[in-house]
Amino acid sequence: MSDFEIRTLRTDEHRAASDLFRTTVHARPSDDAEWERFAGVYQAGWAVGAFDPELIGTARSFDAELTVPGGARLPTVGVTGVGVRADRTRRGVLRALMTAQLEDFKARGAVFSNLLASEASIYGRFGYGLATRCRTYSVDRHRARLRPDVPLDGEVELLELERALKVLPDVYERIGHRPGMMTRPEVLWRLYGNHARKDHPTLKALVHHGADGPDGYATYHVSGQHTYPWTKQLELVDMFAGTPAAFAGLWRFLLGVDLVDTIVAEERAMDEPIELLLADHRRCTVDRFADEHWLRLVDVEKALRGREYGHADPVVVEVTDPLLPANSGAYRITPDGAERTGEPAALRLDVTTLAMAYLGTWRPSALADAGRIEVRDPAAAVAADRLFATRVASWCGTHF
Ligand SMILES: CC(=O)SCCNC(=O)CCNC(=O)[C@H](O)C(C)(C)COP(=O)(O)OP(=O)(O)OC[C@H]1O[C@@H](n2cnc3c(N)ncnc32)[C@H](O)[C@@H]1OP(=O)(O)O
Repeated sequence: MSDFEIRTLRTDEHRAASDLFRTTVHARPSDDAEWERFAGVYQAGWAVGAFDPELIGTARSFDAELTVPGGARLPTVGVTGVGVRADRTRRGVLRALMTAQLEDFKARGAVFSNLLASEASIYGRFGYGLATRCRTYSVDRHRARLRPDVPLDGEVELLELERALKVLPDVYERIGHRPGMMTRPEVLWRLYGNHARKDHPTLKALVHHGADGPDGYATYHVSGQHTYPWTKQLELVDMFAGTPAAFAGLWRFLLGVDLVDTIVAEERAMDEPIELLLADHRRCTVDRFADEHWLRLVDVEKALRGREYGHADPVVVEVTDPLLPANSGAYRITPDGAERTGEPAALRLDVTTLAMAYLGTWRPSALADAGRIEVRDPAAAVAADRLFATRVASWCGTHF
């Protein structure tokens, strides 16, 4: 029996929760001025705490929508600020917080929850699967040139930070969202503004204006030596382009920023076509690949019904979900959609593995090869690869 209780935090407990979380990630508690700015990133009624009777663990969350393959936007809950006091770890506090959260999310009608993990070994046991990946790359600004046939259309406007914070939410909402992207509620833009003001006060924003209005943006800051020899690095913080011309236009501008040697683009979509823009693709080097968002299917039936599928023979999959047992069962997936079924399953997998396949990031065959899917009919694994495949790589691009 647990010797702590889990409950939703009152607004006047948010600061203590924030301080506890910061301590668990080895940061100092916020001072009064920081808290005044940071208080607004807590959405009332969406943070939980564990008490024994002191606050010993916490997690916060907010509601948003996630774009799934096919373009539908379904309700998701972003989870962050998870921490357990160092002298109370490894006795089930996180498990209790996660369990309470998932039940709450389900009751609120969420189809998913998603998070960025501090450590890859934590969240799989709670049904979160690594659902999007990303790559960080660097471009040698002095030697990189755009190919002459790269699309040229529209104009780029340069904005300072405060103006950008007013303009970017609308631009972000306007551009087409690829699978894995999420809407950014006000709490996320507040967080974005807080980080920018604190860590990158010289942040600049570029908005690309195409024939139909704003269709992309980028934010960046430049760091490095302020005197000769000006070894400077431009760090791309955020960039979304709704059209190929917007993508090319933003990069044309970035490659023209003076006093910059290297442009570093962190945690970008795996298929972002930067190399294809360059006359010499070796001017772009990949620094690393990393995991991005972890996805939890809170309502498996709605999640499976909500996305589109590729062309292949129907496949019946059996899903197991010990934490939310109502999700367990067999689902028939066809090019026209998905539904529960009583038919025998050709593939068996847990809800974590389903999350890894759901956005198309991992092929079911590869998951089967790694022992994560039990295959009763080998043809079904090949069919599932086609059903779950996506036209573009899924990617979120939002930090919280
Ligand atoms: C979305 C985000 O906010 S990411 C930020 C996460 N927070 C941090 O990294 C801050 C530092 N770490 C912590 O605060 C804590 O160690 C936490 C939150 C990661 C874990 O809290 P705990 O209360 O110790 O976890 P709990 O005791 O419930 O463990 C549940 C299970 O996860 C495992 N586990 C917990 N933490 C870790 C870890 N860091 N690495 C690997 N396994 C872990 C436990 O061994 C246990 O395994 P079991 O299911 O096989 O029994």
